[in-house]
Amino acid sequence: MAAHEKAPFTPLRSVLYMPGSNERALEKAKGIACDALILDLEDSVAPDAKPAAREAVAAAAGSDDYGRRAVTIRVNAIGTEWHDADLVAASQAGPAAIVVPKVGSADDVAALVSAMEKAGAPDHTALWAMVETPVAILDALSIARASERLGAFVLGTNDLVKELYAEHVPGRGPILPSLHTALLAGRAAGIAVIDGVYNDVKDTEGFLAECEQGRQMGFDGKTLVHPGQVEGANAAFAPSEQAVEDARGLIGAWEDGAGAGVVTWNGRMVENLHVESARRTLAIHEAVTALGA
Ligand SMILES: CC(C)(COP(=O)(O)OP(=O)(O)OC[C@H]1O[C@@H](n2cnc3c(N)ncnc32)[C@H](O)[C@@H]1OP(=O)(O)O)[C@@H](O)C(=O)NCCC(=O)NCCSC(=O)C[C@H](O)C(=O)O
Ligand SMILES: [Mg+2]
Repeated sequence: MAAHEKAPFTPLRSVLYMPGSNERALEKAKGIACDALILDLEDSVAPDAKPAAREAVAAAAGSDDYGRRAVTIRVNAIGTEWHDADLVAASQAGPAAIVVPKVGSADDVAALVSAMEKAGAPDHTALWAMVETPVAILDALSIARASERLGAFVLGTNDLVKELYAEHVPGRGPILPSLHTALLAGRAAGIAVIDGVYNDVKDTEGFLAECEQGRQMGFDGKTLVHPGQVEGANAAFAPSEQAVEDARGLIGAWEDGAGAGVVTWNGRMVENLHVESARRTLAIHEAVTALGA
């Protein structure tokens, strides 16, 4: 199966951005226990530094230096002066995914996939679309369904807050409808959906609260801006020991019921759909355990 096909339980708990122009960060990332890296060519790289950063991230993505981490490249947005060269370099490097900011329509996805294929992107290179504008939220379902090569939605909550004239507040009330819409579309299309970043790298309490909220909402993981956020995201987006124990107990009770349509476990009603959720929990637990992180 090509990697851009929907692999159900590939852990994407912690997805760390780093500026493609920051050599120190590119080196340091080889030892960071995140599930994926986004080597950035967009907002975190100054215009003068973009050509050199493009070469550096292509070399990094084409190397074997990052072990089990999924290495992705974020190119500059469609219509910018850097986009075409970024997309060609990223396609030829063959990362796990090419992350494209400010995708606005299904036509954008089709054009991106066509350009990736023309530039020689291998089958294992997925497209990850950033959902971070009002039009992307409003067209989320058609974007999510636009191509088999689309592997994930990545929420861009900084741009979303900016475009909505909203504010960053604890609990994220102003953008919850947008987050839910992106999640609904992503789940309908069977792709991964990764939450936005938490900007205050010193506020551990606020960060962990946002991870907890993201997991409860259904996100697969969270994008991060600092290595200090990796451990918290890995813990928050993996099933807890209690969740694993509960899943095993529930499945055991179901199997003991030997074909009954409904059983009880710990005083709770259990039907087939609860068993499916419990099996998903165990599959994620096994995938995370296999990573050893
Ligand atoms: C936010 C930062 C600028 C802070 O950097 P700094 O002050 O250097 O942090 P520290 O001194 O605490 O760093 C400690 C060491 O860790 C390394 N480091 C820091 N950040 C990273 C990183 N992201 N990846 C790898 N390594 C990192 C430092 O080099 C230090 O190493 P050492 O010298 O050995 O001690 C910085 O964290 C940063 O640049 N973060 C990423 C910024 C970024 O990529 N932004 C773009 C995406 S965010 C976004 O906008 C998403 C979306 O589009 C939206 O709209 O929301
Ligand atoms: Mg953005």
